[in-house]
This record gives sequence, C-alpha cells and structure tokens, in this order.
Amino acid sequence: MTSARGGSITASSKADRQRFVLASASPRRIELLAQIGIAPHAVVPADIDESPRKGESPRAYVARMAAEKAAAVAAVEPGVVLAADTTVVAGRRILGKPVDAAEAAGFLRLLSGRRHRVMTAVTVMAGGRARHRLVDTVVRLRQLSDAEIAAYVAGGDWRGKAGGYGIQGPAGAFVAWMQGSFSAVVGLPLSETSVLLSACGITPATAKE
Ligand SMILES: Cc1cn([C@H]2C[C@H](O)[C@@H](COP(=O)(O)OP(=O)(O)OP(=O)(O)O)O2)c(=O)[nH]c1=O
Repeated sequence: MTSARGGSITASSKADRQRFVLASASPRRIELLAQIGIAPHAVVPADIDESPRKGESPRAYVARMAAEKAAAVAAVEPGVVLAADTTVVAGRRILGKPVDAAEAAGFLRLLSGRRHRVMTAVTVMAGGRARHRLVDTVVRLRQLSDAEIAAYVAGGDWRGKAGGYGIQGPAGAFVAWMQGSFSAVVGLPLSETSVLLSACGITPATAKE
C-alpha cells in the first residue's frame, strides 16, 4: 500500500498521481484551466444523476454534484481527478441548465433586476483523498425587457449554462454588479483550483503533455 501523504511511493503510483484527469464535458473548464497553463492529460465527463434531492440545500447540492462527478471518474481513471459543478440559486431555488428556450426565458425573467448567487463547487481527488472548495458569488442582473430576453434566448448562448445565461458572453451586458469570483461563475474558481491542484502535484509545469 502506498500513502498519498508521503512515505514510500512506487514509481508507478507516483506517475499515476501526476496524471491529471478533468472530469468534465464543459468547454469552459478546459479553457479556464488553459488560462492558468494547465492542460489535462485526459478529459472524461462524468455521467451522474444531477437531480436535487428533496429538501436539499443549494450548497449541499452543488457540493454533492462536484464530489459525485469526481468519484465517478476516479473509480475508472488513475491520477488526479478534478470535477466541478456550477449552479445558479435564486432564493432557495436551484436553477440548473435550462432544458429549452422557454425555460431559459423563464429563468431570465426570474433573475431580471434581482440579486442571485452562483455557486461553484470543486472536488479534486488524488490517492483516495478528496479535497473540496465551494465558491459563492453574488450577481445582480439589471432589469431586462421582454425584447432583450427574447433576443438573447434566440441567440442560443444560454444552452448548457446554469441559470440560462453566460456572464462571459453577450449576457455580460446584463450584469449590473457582482461580488465574488468571475472565473467561478464561468465554471471554475481559478484561485482555489490552482491551490487544490498544486497540493496534489499538478502545476503548470507538470500538467503539460
Ligand atoms: C452562470 C454561468 C454558468 N456557465 C456554465 C458553466 C458550466 O459549464 C455550466 C453549468 O453546468 P455544470 O453541470 O456545472 O457543468 P457542465 O454540465 O457544463 O459540465 P460537467 O458537469 O461535465 O463538468 O454553466 C457559464 O459558462 N457561464 C455563466 O455565467
């Protein structure tokens, strides 16, 4: 048995620990990692049930999602595995990725002119140990007209994005104010992620092919 915290580590387990696997289908997460000079050796999306449990709080939900994605991929892939989950929270309501244009428009009507939270949880698994971070950002969209919502939804940028908008795209024009981490809203908090990864030996220098 080898220890993830030191002790005698065989050459092969050391090589496994250096292999970096991104457990995500999100193109944003690959781009954000590239921004800090980290390229995964493999990208293996996790296929898990993303339904919230009855009575589950948004924080508990987003943390569970990241942990389950990471665990699902770590069960089949060696190395350091990173997964994340981003969820928009309006009051106690969890807004995931809209299923269609009508739902996206409904989310934007709900978010228009009010503050909401964007929670991103990150889990990094290495050597059987999971490390977690949760970053909570507050965003306020300005009051949106029906015509603005219709035009944005028709453009399709809402697809695959929690809450039905992407702060990094045309919907950036809707953001009146935010407090927290921009990269977390886009899908991965870069400060927390770089600290977690470097604790597992993944740095810009080691994560190159
Ligand atoms: C709020 C917001 C979310 N998003 C995106 C980030 C995530 O990709 C997505 C939320 O869905 P997630 O379930 O977090 O991620 P995903 O399904 O895209 O990928 P995977 O689970 O395989 O990692 O919303 C933006 O790109 N910009 C934003 O402003």
